[in-house]
Amino acid sequence: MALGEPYLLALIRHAPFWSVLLPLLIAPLILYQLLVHGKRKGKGKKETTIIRLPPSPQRLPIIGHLHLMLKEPQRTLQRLAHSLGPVIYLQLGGVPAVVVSSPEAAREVLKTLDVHCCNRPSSPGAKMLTYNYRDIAFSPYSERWRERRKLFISELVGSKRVQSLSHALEEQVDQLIQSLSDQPSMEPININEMIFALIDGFIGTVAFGRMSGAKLLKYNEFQQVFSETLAVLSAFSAQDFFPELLISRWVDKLVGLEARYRRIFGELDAFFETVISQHMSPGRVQPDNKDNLVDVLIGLWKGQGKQGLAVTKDDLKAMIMDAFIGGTSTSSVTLLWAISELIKNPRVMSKVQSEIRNSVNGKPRVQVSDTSQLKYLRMVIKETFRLHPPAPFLVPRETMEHVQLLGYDLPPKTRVFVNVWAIGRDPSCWENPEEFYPERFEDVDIDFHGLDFELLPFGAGRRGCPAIAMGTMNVEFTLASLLYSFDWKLPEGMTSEDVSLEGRGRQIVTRSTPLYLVPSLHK
Ligand code: HEM
Repeated sequence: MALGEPYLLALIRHAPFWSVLLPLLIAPLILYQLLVHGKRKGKGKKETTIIRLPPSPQRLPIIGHLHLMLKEPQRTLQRLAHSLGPVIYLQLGGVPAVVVSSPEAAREVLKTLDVHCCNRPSSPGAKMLTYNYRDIAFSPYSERWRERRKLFISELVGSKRVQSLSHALEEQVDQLIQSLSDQPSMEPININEMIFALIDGFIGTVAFGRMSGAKLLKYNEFQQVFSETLAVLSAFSAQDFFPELLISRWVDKLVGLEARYRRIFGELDAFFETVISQHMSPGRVQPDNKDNLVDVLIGLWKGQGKQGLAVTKDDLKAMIMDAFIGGTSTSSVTLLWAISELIKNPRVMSKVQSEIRNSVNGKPRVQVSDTSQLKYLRMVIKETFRLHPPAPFLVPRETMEHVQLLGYDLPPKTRVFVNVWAIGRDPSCWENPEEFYPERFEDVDIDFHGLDFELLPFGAGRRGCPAIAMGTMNVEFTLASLLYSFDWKLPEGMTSEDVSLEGRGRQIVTRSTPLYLVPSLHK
């Protein structure tokens, strides 16, 4: 956005979606503002309730602060927190929201007030793609969510289960190392694609038993559906931000968003149907890990499960979707950021490779069990999570009742964003916060399991990631293996300054450009 450019103009220039939409929206929205907000204000006066909202930046008519969420909102809101403080109030269209940007405020939201703000806001896109919130990540806080989350942990991602699945990951990484070793030397490789295929293969094996999403559909088709799913889940929907406005449904229809939801839902559903029917086929060859998620869920669906857990076919599909969307993008994005930082920091690259090579010395490959010895590697991963948490705002929460946060009032149904990206770069917690310096973890006992509010890549509290053990294993083991077996260089003519660390994406932030590197087998 050019300096001094009026926000509304910048908005139109940067977002063609709005430029088409704005004229259509303006008239009814003004009416909306006048009628709905006018009514609310009137009501407030009669009830004479005085509430103390957190400080708020200047808002625009009608859209309020929506423009702040357009490009790298984590950065914009970090800057605002410097002047307004760690709790900021935003009006996102018709939706009240707060953004918290300090460890203390995050602790309040995710620990002290956790039980009062662990709902997820409703969203028509998420509703359709999760079979009416039958998944875990987007489901409202409820008894059914609790049951499903328990099942997900016990059957798919709990620590015991993860240990028993380590062979599946070792197998995937072995295949990758083999295929990289067979490549003609000095050929640059698209690291984004390589890592995505690897993690997809692993999550696919865990969930389906030796079938990856990419193998079930044609690889490109699967990647397409997958990235489109993430894209629509992060898209700006009028219904998300103007839920009380009847016309917002029509706006989403008009701009083609509803049709996109339906098309992607159709493709995902067809994919899940294929998976389920392959698992139920009488002539199917049993995979090694017979108790993969789909087999377990099919058992529960067919009534052979544990008492009290009624699972429908739609529950089953929604949970597979969580495993794919939640598991694949986060783990692969973290690996990609870690490799990008290491290529930019040759000192750290050489130190971490020496650690791995000295520790694993002599073995043809790293094994999952080796990673517990790799202290510096773990610091590298912590440092990657600090600077590049895959979900810079976690998954948005919603207050279920009136709460008080650090002396401010938050009405019910206020959307709560935790800017963990800003917390990871807060100079009051971290020295030289912009520097990639894993040694900072040598003397401080800070971890990412949701107890230290300075470092929250997996969130915390009731809605915290249930798959920390699996996510950590994916990242630690894959990174250790790639660094043990290969040396990595930039393509001819590129220097480390050319490696961009710019991110893109609203819910999951990945590199804005693909990373190409040349591997050479380490003898
Ligand atoms: C590096 C890896 C990963 C990272 C950084 C990560 C991060 C996150 C974050 C930030 C949240 C939201 C937490 C909150 O709102 O407080 C989350 C939730 C979730 N994650 Fe992960 N995740 C990872 C791996 C995985 C994997 C491998 C799976 C499944 C196979 C998974 C499944 C889920 C689910 C189901 C939720 C929703 C929890 C709920 O709402 O109750 N994640 N994750």
